Parts: sequence; C-alpha cells; structure tokens
Amino acid sequence: MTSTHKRSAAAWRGEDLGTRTVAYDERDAILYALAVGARATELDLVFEDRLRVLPTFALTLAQWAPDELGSRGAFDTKTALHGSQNLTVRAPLPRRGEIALSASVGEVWDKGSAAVFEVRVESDFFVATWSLFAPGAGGFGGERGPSKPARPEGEPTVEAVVNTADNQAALYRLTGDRHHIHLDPAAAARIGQPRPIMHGLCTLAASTLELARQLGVHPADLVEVEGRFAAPVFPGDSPVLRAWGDAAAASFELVHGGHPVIAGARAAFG
Ligand SMILES: C/C=C/C(=O)SCCNC(=O)CCNC(=O)[C@H](O)C(C)(C)COP(=O)(O)OP(=O)(O)OC[C@H]1O[C@@H](n2cnc3c(N)ncnc32)[C@H](O)[C@@H]1OP(=O)(O)O
Repeated sequence: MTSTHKRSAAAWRGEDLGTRTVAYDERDAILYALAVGARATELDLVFEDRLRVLPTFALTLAQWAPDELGSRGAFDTKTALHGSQNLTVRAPLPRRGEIALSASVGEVWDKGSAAVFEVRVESDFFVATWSLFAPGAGGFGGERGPSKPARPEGEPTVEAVVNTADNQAALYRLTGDRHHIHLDPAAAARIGQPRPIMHGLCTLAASTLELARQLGVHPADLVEVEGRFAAPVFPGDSPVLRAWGDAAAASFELVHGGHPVIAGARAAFG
C-alpha cells in the first residue's frame, strides 16, 4: 500500500522560489504595451525610437514566480485564479536588458474552502506581490487574512470605458502568461467559465493605462498600483473605470454589469 502525504498550504509560507535573470528588448516591451491597449498614436509606448517601458511590464517578467509555486505543487494550477496584485516601482525599467529577480512565498491565508498564497518578487526595479486564490487548499486552521475592500463612496472624479478586444487575451498571452484558461474554451469550462477569460494583469494594466490618460499623466510614470480581481472579465467586454483622487493618490475600481471586476484598487504616478 502506498501512502501519499499532501503538504499543508501553511507549510509553503516563506518558501524560497529562487532567483532568475530575465532578458527582454524593445520588441517585447512594445508587444506588451499593444496587448494592454496602447494606441498606435501613443508613440512613447509603441515606437522604439522614443520608448518608455510601462512599469506593469515588470509583472510579465516575473510571471515565472507564481508559476513556480504552482509547479511545485502548492495548489491545483487548473483551478487557481489570480486574486490580487500589488506593484511598487523602485526604478524605471530600461528599454532592454537583463534583470535579476528573486521570489518567495509570503503569507498563506486560510479562507476555509480556499487558500490565498502570496508570492513576493523583488528586484532593483520593483517589488511585487501576487495573491493566488486556490479553491480546495483552505481549511488548514490558519488565519483568514485581509477581507474584501469596501467600495469607495461619493461621485468618482473619473469615469471612462476600458474597451477590451475580442482577441486581447490571445494577444496578451504572447507576452508570457500562457495559462490555458485565457484561450482554450475547454480549460475555461473546467473552472466554471462560459468562455476564456482575460488575464487579471492585462485588465489591471489596461485600467492603469486609461487612468493615466484620464488624469493627464504619462503611464510610464506609474510608481504604485494594486487591485483585487473580484470577478472575471471576458475579452470584448467594455467595463467602466471609476476613479477618485488625483495622480499622486488615486483609488479606483473597474465595474462591469454593475459589479466590480477590479475592486479596492489604487494607483500613484510620480
Ligand atoms: C493563473 C490565472 C491567472 C489569471 O489571470 S486568472 C484571471 C484573473 N482573475 C480572476 O478573474 C478572478 C476573479 N475573481 C473571482 O472569480 C472571485 O473573486 C474568486 C473566485 C477569486 C473568489 O470568489 P468566491 O469564491 O465567491 O469567494 P468569496 O466568497 O467572494 O470570498 C471568500 C474569501 O476569499 C476572499 N477573497 C475573495 N476574492 C479574493 C481575491 N480575489 N483575492 C484575495 N482574497 C479573495 C474574500 O475576502 C473572502 O474572505 P473573507 O471572508 O476573509 O473576507
């Protein structure tokens, strides 16, 4: 008789996920900008002669880190969802180069039926934390962690549609995140979705880009962003960005069909 011993979610806390050096060039940064909704007229984002790299591009460079935790067996990679994201910029990303990244597991929260794993990635250019919502991995007697954010009150200072394209997830996946739920209807059906869903990081970056346009600042001047993926967004959806505050400290949400799809979000531009 064989016995299997499944490692408790709590035991992953503090796990060292290793270091990697990732390389990219202008073409990668431009493809990323186009995939999150940069316009052909936004030359600073799409023209190598005067390129400024979107800070959220850092998150595609570090996508290996949450993937590494999944491949080590912390959770079921076929059902886990990206729950929330935080990014703090330390220095502008160069147009091309090699960047050293190190990753580790932070907190692991016990939501009862699910666990939430935090993966922290650090480099000279940024610090970022992924929260991964893993159904079936909870119930290990741990703390619940942060609760749902309250919705902002009062009239927003910005209200703008964030158009997504029918092929946006198919394009965005070429920047690095090739999880099947974003392209393959059968994989989407396995997580209970009627069709493939947008990458949370694509929707977040598209929202941040529109926020910068609305606030009249350069999107590459982003110094901090975070948000919780509250419900799936589908390619072709046109959710509404609602924001409060100013470029130095904006809070925002992305709403579709009357419900937040990105909740409790905030961004700051330097
Ligand atoms: C590899 C994949 C990459 C991707 O990019 S996937 C695409 C981007 N992500 C998404 O589209 C996810 C969209 N969000 C959702 O579909 C839902 O949202 C969830 C399935 C993640 C959770 O919904 P539900 O199962 O109904 O959970 P609950 O009853 O709303 O909350 C249960 C507890 O879990 C916490 N929680 C809920 N959502 C999140 C989240 N997104 N990140 C972190 N924690 C979350 C709550 O607060 C609460 O806990 P408390 O009772 O202590 O308050």
